[in-house]
Amino acid sequence: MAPKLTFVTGNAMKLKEVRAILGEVGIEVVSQALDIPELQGTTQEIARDKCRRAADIIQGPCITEDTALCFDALDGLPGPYIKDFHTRLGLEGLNTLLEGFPDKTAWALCTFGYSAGPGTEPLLFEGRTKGKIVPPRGPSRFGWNPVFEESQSGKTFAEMTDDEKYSCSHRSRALELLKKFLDTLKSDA
Ligand SMILES: O=c1nc[nH]c2c1ncn2[C@H]1C[C@H](O)[C@@H](COP(=O)(O)OP(=O)(O)OP(=O)(O)O)O1
Ligand SMILES: [Mg+2]
Repeated sequence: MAPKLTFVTGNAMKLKEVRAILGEVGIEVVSQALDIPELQGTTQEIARDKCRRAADIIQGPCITEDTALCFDALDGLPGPYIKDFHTRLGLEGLNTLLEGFPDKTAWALCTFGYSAGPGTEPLLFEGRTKGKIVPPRGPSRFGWNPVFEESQSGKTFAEMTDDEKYSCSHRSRALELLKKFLDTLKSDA
């Protein structure tokens, strides 16, 4: 039977991307849609705290994920607060934030937390992708995808196929590290 792992997330698109990648290595990802309160602080503090709370709530092992979008001109902000910035300002507003700054470069940062269960310290796995903030291009299906132009391809995440995005995304890079770690758990079992 495939090993099961609970991904605590309220975000269906994250779940789809994580399922596709961990499914390849025979891990069945089930999910619980809980909106875990997210602390303010560094991306690592926020990720650890969310994962700890998720494990306390589900009373078992789990993974959580946090995505940050960091603007170089703003010393990494909005960073972990991107959800609020996007909700309130919209895609155009994310561009407006950088008006007056010649530097539009940014990086997407994904942080997975893994908790072995309540009372244990979560482990973190990070992945980064470089790009820049541009006026929206491509379908608006997932978050800030239309305004993040990935630097190697010159395409926004929204202009990419799922496979193209998996090949370069912050999330797939973090998932590679998580996958390696989960493999060591399987071989210990
Ligand atoms: O690859 C991505 N491409 C475009 N947008 C993305 C991506 N990944 C996350 N996003 C958006 C969703 C949310 O507006 C914010 C992260 O906030 P974040 O708290 O991590 O996500 P969430 O609250 O939607 O789900 P969760 O329940 O797992 O916390 O960036
Ligand atoms: Mg969230």
